[in-house]
Amino acid sequence: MNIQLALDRLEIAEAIELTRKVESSIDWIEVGTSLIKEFGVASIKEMKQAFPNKQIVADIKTIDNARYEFELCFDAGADVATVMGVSPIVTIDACMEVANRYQKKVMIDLLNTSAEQKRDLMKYTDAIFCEHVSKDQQEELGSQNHGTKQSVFSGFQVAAAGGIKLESIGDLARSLNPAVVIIGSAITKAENPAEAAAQFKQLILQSEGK
Ligand SMILES: O=C([C@H](O)CO)[C@H](O)[C@H](O)COP(=O)(O)O
Repeated sequence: MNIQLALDRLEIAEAIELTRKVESSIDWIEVGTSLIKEFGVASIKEMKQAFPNKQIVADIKTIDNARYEFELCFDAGADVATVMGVSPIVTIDACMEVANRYQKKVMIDLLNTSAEQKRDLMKYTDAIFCEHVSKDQQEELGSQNHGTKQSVFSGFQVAAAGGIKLESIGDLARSLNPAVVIIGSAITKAENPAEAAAQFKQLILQSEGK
């Protein structure tokens, strides 16, 4: 399992400073939707410049105007960009085309995606499918992603996101077994982010028998 550090609701300089503290324990860096909305693609550019050897995920959550948005992300240095699974198929086709042209990757966020649409998404065998419990579901409903529900994408590259805590890792490993585990607040809001990230890393290695 790769750890994707989700950076949200921070200034770019704060995001860089925080990432430096946890750099050795994390694998991928997510420039969160909130950073892209507040600071634009400059946030992607600055993170890639600061961490040229890390995979940078632009969590742009595209739902329309895919060619424009994905080209913006990849031109700014993103290695992966996200599109909502509920988008029209023509939008996701455009994301895949742009990603193939740039030799980058697409992450499809499955938030609120119907079972029928999920079946249609299965043609994107190169994509990463993200099982996501949203911030509003976390804050308003008290939900978290424990990976307990079975994903129809279990044979694909899967990511998991949404309120993931140290206690969630065991269940996640046993159920979804995601290739990428996306962790935001449990690291960024921890009293000691470096220690929190190291604990996640250790637990994940343990769950993989390493
Ligand atoms: O995608 C995210 C969310 O929609 C806010 O933009 C976060 O990256 C994801 O939820 C991970 O953050 P935490 O839930 O704080 O772990």
